[in-house]
Amino acid sequence: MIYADNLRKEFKKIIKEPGLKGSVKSLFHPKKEIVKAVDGISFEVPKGEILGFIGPNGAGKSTVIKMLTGILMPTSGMCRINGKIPQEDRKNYVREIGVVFGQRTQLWWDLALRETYAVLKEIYQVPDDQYQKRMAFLNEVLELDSFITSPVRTLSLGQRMRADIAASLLHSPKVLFLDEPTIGLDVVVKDNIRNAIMKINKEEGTTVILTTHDLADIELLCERIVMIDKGKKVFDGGLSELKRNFGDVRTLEFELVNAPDFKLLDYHRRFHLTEDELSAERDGSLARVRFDTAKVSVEDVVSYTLSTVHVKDLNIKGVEIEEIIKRLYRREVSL
Ligand SMILES: Nc1ncnc2c1ncn2[C@@H]1O[C@H](COP(=O)(O)OP(=O)(O)OP(=O)(O)O)[C@@H](O)[C@H]1O
Repeated sequence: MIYADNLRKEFKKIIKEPGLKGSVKSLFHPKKEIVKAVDGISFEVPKGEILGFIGPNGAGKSTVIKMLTGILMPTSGMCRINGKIPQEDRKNYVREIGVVFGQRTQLWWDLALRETYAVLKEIYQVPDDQYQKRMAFLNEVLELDSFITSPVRTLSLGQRMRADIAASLLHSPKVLFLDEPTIGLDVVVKDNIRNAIMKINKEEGTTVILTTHDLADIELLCERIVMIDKGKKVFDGGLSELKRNFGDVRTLEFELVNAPDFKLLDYHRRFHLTEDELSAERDGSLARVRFDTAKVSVEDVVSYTLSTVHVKDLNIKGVEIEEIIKRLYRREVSL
């Protein structure tokens, strides 16, 4: 369905030398530097999948999305979506995709939402009967009813996001690109948006590429992620695979009867471990010990803890995706 092969995008950036003299010099003799925003990325997305496309700031995500949606021309490499090369036949291609950029709206600010949809119906030449059915479906999934007659500028951020998603789906695209669809929304609204995305994907088999910094979006919606960093792909696989790749990391959480007793625990010395293999921290009376079970067993960590300090409550957790990804972004670990 979506096929990206060795995509590259280079930008020329003018380097300005410091001071006024530098500004004048770069005006007449600009010094240019090549930025490799996307540096040979390949991946495929089968029909009906929700792919999480993630990476730290500046990794090259938006540039990839812009090439996939036909806004930017790759420097080299190619992409094909539904058998079409986006840059070759943009007019027809845009009928097959829906795009939502969370940070800006594609709706007309002063038009009531209903009128906006009527305009989009004409642009995409959606037949009347299909349009009625479509609006009924989008209304049900995204609950547009209460604000469909309001001008876009009066909508709350959550309403606007629902309205934007509906607008991008009006022409029943097979592929939906969502760039930060939950940014700035409160928890309840985030949940509504996630449920709607899930429903659209399930009921219509829409393929979704989701870019987000909110890792809960990923955990709740995506079976697979492609992670990029500095223009290169660093991970492509399922969430469970990501967990496996990390060995079996566990976290022992416990509540101390007497918080200062924490200093009595010296896991590193007791088990001859490095900071990478085990980390221990305390926040008030709550302590957290994260360790690799390939290096030390759960039983040993628990029994050493219980025999050294008084514990009120204890809980063992498996590794959380959010934690793995945060550590990957901070480059504390690599895959
Ligand atoms: N038009 C441009 N001209 C020059 N450099 C650019 C241009 N667009 C992007 N870049 C550079 O390319 C790199 C990748 O940018 P991109 O916006 O694709 O990253 P991103 O992963 O989407 O980041 P974020 O999560 O912050 O949105 C960055 O170093 C950025 O400065």
